[in-house]
Amino acid sequence: GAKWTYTGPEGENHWSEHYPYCGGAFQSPINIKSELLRFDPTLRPIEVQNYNLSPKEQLTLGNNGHSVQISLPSKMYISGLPQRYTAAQLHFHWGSSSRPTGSEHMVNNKQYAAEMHVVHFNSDKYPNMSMAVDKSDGLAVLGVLIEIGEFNPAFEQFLKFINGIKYRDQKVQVPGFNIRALLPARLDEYYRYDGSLTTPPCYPSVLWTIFRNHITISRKQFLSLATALYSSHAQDSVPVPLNGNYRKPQPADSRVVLVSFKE
Ligand SMILES: NS(=O)(=O)c1c(F)c(F)c(S(=O)(=O)CCO)c(N[C@H]2CCCc3ccccc32)c1F
Ligand SMILES: [Zn+2]
Repeated sequence: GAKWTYTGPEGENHWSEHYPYCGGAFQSPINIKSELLRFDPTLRPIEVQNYNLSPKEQLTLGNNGHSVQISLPSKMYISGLPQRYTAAQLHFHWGSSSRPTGSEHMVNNKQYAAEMHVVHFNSDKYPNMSMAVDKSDGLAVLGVLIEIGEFNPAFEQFLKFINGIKYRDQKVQVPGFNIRALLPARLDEYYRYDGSLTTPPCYPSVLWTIFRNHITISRKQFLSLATALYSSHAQDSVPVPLNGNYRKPQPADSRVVLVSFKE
């Protein structure tokens, strides 16, 4: 689609000029505030299947100009939701070296250093992402909040290749690894709400699951993510750093955020 950015004349306040849904309802991310929460005892633990990938398997690590993404094999899926959601890709949102706060979702006004999204589509109803992406029951995204702290060995499994994808549209193959190790220990404690893609075209098609517990990466790992990449092509005369790639929180309106835990 047309180019869009996070700041400037094509920044998020202008997205709705070309992508009308971005100015619509049910937008993401949101600031998950206590007054929006309602405990729901029917919310089952998230179960991920086939997330433990063999190193014999190759994954495509890419810089798409908006984020760093890993394409995921279709044998990976989420069970425990009313329908099966098959994995498509995972990507990240982060701040910058000077502002290490770049998560999209906030919890009671707290913004984390970064956020990971594992994007899945409803494969019981739709043949692929493209057919699912604009349907109200099309997508399920797992969100993981990321803090700076302990070194994260799982994160290193792809981070060590990041200098091979410094520029837009660069891709490298990386050995498979256990994607489950990128998630927090507890998959039974999470926030759940109906929202949207957080980038254009902003379709209100996402069942969001944001885990209660964050993961950590080291400061060095964060700086590597926040300073290694450019949103511009290698041949462009002016290199544009890729950081601060997070949308600000959107109005919750009358939405309730369900929680799977009591306190
Ligand atoms: N935060 S978010 O809403 O989860 C989210 C992003 F922030 C994000 F940058 C991406 S992107 O990296 O593809 C760059 C811009 O679309 C996606 N892609 C999704 C939706 C678009 C179509 C598509 C097709 C195949 C695989 C994934 C996706 C995205 F879903
Ligand atoms: Zn995302």
